[in-house]
Amino acid sequence: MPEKIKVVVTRQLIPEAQKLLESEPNLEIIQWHNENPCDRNWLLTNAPNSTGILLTLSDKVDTELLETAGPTLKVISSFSVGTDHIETSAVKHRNIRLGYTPTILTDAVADLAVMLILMAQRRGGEGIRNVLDGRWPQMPWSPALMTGPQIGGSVVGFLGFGRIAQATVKRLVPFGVEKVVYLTSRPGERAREDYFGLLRDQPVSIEPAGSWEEVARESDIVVVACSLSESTKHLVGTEFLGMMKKEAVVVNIARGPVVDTDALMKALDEERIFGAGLDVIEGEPNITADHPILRQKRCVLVPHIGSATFNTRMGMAMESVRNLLAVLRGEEMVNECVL
Ligand SMILES: O=CC(=O)O
Repeated sequence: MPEKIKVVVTRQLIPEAQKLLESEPNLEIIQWHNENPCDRNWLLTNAPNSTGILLTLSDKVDTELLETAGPTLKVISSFSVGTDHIETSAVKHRNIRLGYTPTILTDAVADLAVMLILMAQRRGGEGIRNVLDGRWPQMPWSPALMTGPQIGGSVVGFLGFGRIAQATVKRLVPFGVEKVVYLTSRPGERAREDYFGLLRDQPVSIEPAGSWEEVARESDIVVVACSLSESTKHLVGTEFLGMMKKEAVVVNIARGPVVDTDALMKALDEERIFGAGLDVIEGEPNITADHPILRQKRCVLVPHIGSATFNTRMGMAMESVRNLLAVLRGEEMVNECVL
């Protein structure tokens, strides 16, 4: 590696990853030493003449940033699986390599998908709120109290059928799901071999859907697991929600704007669907306590914590640093995004 290569890092990293980064003697590390997102102006001020930038999904990578960084920029390493914060065409145009962390968080996010399905079906948010608000004494056990649908026997529809969706299927099959349908823009994306081992004991049909309408109409549980693009923005909107079954739930573990929040609130108000479980929402993180979604008792919202397990976040941090260093050293990245 030539002398003192400038890299910009937009977050304080966990100690192990920080140590790995600092172990490279030829780096001039310019870092935002804070757990919270870095200031855009700070990034723009520090980007010029950098060779690498390690950033998170809170940092927009657009033409402005790339032009400000200038022709020295060789690598962007994103601490994320999603790349919708990155203008990939502009990155490709400049021959900048892009690293990301698509595999390491699969299990953690799939776990959270199951949690949100259960919370939405079993009215977890509503139940906790009833207890916290002191309403339990007025609602003693009764046969129909807080009843809801269950996973066993249901049809699960996936919008997107990548690693996380498939890991979610793996978790749901033992609950006794009847059928899985999925919509994917990648024709090669289909249930992988290891599922067949699982399915030998418990046959479940896993088939591509012909259209989003089919996913909406057939599913008891809709799991949003696709990336955000022009074609998926508001895919779950008025029309989609209008076609869903009255006892169905929708869970979003992907990106907020795939679900139209206004349409979702209307569907919940009109009891057109049973409930929702959201890890992500349009406009996050600026969801304040007066946001109308929080008045929806059948909607559970958590603050984008899909990958938030100790091991996963540790792995993502290490991989982001490894991806960054790999390009600087002329080695292969752990995970390079094909642009
Ligand atoms: O949403 C999380 C990620 O993209 O890593």
